[in-house]
Amino acid sequence: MNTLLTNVREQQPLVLNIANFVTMQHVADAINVVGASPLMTNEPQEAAELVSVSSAVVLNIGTLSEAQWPLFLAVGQAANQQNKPVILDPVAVGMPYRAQFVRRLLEKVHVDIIRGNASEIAWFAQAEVAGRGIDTLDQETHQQEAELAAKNTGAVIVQTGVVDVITNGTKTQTVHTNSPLLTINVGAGDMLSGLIGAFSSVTDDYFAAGVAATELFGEAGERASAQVNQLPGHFIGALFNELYTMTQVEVVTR
Ligand SMILES: Nc1ncnc2c1ncn2[C@@H]1O[C@H](COP(=O)(O)OP(=O)(O)OP(=O)(O)O)[C@@H](O)[C@H]1O
Ligand SMILES: Cc1ncsc1CCO
Ligand SMILES: [Mg+2]
Repeated sequence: MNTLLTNVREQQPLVLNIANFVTMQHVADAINVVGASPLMTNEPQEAAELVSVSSAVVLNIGTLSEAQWPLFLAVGQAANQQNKPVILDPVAVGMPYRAQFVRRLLEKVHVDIIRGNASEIAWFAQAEVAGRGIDTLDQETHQQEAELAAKNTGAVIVQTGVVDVITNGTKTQTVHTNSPLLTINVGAGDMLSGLIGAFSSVTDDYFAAGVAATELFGEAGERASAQVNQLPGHFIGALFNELYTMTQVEVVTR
């Protein structure tokens, strides 16, 4: 069966990342074990040449600094010029400095997919969902905010939480997973954003890419949690094993 996951494994697309320095290694590993190929950059001068060999770019603002503004701009604009999908992970975008950074970025760069938790996604809908730092404090599903965020930005929104919501503003799909360890693990969201980069590399349908990556990651998280008796210590290793061995057929038929 030809699925987006088999396409990723066959094509091994290069996913270019501006990563945060907390979870960078986990993001690179997640992209690699699923069958794509990660590359991280921190140099604006090489943006165009790296984008040219990449199939998607992931912009993660987790540990941004003003010094990185030229980097975000160069990578984002090169991707737009070269018709490569741009995925934004707006870590803690509710904080004022990050908010104005992202506002500036969206004026200059078209973003195709935004992946964040409910608190982060609410910011794009001019709404408030309680959050603190990298975390949401509200476990409810906020589908309306996700749909409004999609309409406001023109991007596909992947809002993660107990229920993941994927929407382009008119079409919406939810993914239910039962893996609390995913949210306990710092960087699960960042890893998922990287995987969405891999999946959007092999299709022009960014809604489908968001759904497929989110389903795979949720199912891998559930299986990994069961293997480690719902304890966090060995979770990442189990998660990588699942991402490495699972097939999309297992995901869609579960
Ligand atoms: N309460 C929850 N129960 C189960 N799974 C969850 C819960 N919250 C989030 N998840 C899952 O965890 C993964 C990461 O989503 P989350 O919303 O925690 O991202 P995030 O806040 O950006 O995380 P991080 O900043 O640590 O990368 C997703 O696959 C999501 O489905
Ligand atoms: C903890 C933390 N601080 C900035 S980025 C990050 C990782 C989660 O995105
Ligand atoms: Mg996050």
